[in-house]
Amino acid sequence: KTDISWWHAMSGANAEVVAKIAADFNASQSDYEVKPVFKGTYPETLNAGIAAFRAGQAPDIIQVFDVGTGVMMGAQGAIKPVAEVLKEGGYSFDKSQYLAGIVGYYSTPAGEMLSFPYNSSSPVLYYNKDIFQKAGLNPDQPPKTWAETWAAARKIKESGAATCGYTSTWLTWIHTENFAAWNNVSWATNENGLAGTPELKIDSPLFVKHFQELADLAKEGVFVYGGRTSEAKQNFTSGECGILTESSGGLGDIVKSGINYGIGQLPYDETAASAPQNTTPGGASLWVMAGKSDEVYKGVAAFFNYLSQTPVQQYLHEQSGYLPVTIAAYEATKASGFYEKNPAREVPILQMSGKAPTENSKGVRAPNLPQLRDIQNEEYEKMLSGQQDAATALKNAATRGNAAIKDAVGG
Ligand SMILES: O=P(O)(O)OC[C@H](O)CO
Repeated sequence: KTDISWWHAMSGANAEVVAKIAADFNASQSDYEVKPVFKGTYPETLNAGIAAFRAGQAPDIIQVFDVGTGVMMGAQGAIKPVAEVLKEGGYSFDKSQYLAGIVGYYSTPAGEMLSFPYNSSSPVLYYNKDIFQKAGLNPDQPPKTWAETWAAARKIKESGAATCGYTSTWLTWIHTENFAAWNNVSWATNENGLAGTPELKIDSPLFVKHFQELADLAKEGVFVYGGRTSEAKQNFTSGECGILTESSGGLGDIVKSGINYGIGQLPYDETAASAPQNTTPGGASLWVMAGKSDEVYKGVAAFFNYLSQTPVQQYLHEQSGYLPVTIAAYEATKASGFYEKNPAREVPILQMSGKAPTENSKGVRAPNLPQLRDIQNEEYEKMLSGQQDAATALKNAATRGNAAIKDAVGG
């Protein structure tokens, strides 16, 4: 048997999905053995992959989060395009079979798919129905706008229904990148970097308003900060916070926690003229590293072909909350009556693909996006701890980010 190593960043319920998919693939044939290895959070996994590549010890497959896409695209010679791997493996690869917004994000401008969209997500609002009930809020009506969310969060805290009204994972992905897309405001010039080198616009008035609202809520103790990636999920599953904004892919752990939860769409800012627009795909994709044997590539092709099968996609979608990446799997999920029984589970797909994207909502791209997020996180954390206001935090994040982009492109 040929071993295929797969480095990933999935923990909790999503790690169980990885283990099951790999085990099922391994049992379905006798030539290849996919071996998943957990490498930490998304940023940690990407850093581990870069270090391993430099040492000549890269894995065969590595899971890289959405914002690492620009880094991987720039790593010429380090990766082998997925479209090529599939074709050489003898699989007829047809891009039109995948959801357009997702496949577009992981393709070159010329349309070649570079990585396999294993887990695509969209941020949603989860709320604790028992806490809503206790606070005198309607447990069947999640807040739709940020203003409604803040009001509900304050009521939760003031009524004593919970010690924390609201928390959120990923202030970068949800409150910055998706905030821009969903409210149809610019994150950066050049179509958010997809059409050329971006200049960040995240210090414009709508961002300042939104982040000042978050800073005020933090000061009141209504908003509790969990951390830079998915940490805040625990503040919600533990019952500490009544409302959480988090990836649709956070669903597995929320289900496992046993809390009485509901799902609403990502809130939008009611003052933004054309909101809600559309969200952009988050999550991660699988990259194939260069310089491996033909046998390994054949195995990777067989594995990715397996991953695109409708029953596998349906399992992944229903179990984890990540989106089905093929049109066939989405149609099969609809036809099975799954969304009729669980209407909220279609929310992430509808909000991602409900409207044709504008130049503000196709996604974001920069050669050093993980670094830009680190800079944003530093400034946001200083703001949340009361050391600076939102206008200063965003001005600093934009200025420092733009300098880092210049460095990265060698300007
Ligand atoms: O939690 P995930 O896997 O949906 O990922 C969220 C963000 O897109 C990561 O950058």
